[in-house]
Amino acid sequence: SACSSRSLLSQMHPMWQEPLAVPGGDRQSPIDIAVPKSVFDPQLKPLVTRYDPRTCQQIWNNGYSFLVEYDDTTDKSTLYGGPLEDQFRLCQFHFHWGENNGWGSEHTVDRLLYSAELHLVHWNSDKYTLFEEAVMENNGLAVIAVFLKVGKRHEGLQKLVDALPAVRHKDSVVEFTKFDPACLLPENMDDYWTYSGSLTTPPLTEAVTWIIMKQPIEVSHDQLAVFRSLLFTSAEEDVQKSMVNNFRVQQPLRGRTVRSSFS
Ligand SMILES: NS(=O)(=O)c1ccc(C(=O)NCc2cccc(O)c2)cc1
Ligand SMILES: [Zn+2]
Repeated sequence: SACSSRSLLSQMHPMWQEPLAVPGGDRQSPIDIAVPKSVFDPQLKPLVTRYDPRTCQQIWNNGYSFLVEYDDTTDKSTLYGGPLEDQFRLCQFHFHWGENNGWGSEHTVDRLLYSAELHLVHWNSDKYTLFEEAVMENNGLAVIAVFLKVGKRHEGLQKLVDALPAVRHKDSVVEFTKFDPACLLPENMDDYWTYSGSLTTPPLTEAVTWIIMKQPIEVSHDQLAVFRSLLFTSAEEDVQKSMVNNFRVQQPLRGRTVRSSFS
């Protein structure tokens, strides 16, 4: 799908060696969501997600996370509403997690760390024709973030967990179809925070309207342990490195306001 350009990503240094500074970086992500400072905005609309499981294509280990990629050549899996003025097309989802259940999320809520964080990545298909274009534009992207906490087993996630051993190494790809990402959304889709930010991995472009769901989803310890069995390294490399702690450090708010859809 258009949203995963292999060449660009694989040529980058491991993102965890933070780039020194981002040109004019005053809207970088992730951030801490200081709930008492967030501003209720009654004009925020309900989020509308319409995902077609038939657009699910493959899982790819890109050496930073594993991406579940969707066919984004038509408007079959879309997001609109919430803070968004246009319609956005789902291109992929991926996760960030820690080496243990104590940390792993990129965003925090009043400094509370979750064990992992899901990102559903969409681009503005009303304004642009390709992900590559949208990612260079202010608010060309919309990412829904869902926190993961360890608790009961997530039945919908298991199909994905079972496919992960097939993409253990960087640059491996496996066909993966008929997966409905809606099963990973929390029951409560009314309560979210939203702010203007960036990609959390290089090139860190400031193109993202972030939509952070208040209610986490629960996954089991064992399901999360399978995420940690993935590797940053390709099959050829002689030193294998576990894919863990693939989150970015928190960034300054620089005067931005985080709005909430709930009071
Ligand atoms: N963690 S995140 O959701 O902020 C995120 C989402 C998408 C991407 C991404 O697609 N990176 C690849 C990329 C970036 C810019 C231009 C491209 O052609 C590809 C990176 C981070
Ligand atoms: Zn992400």
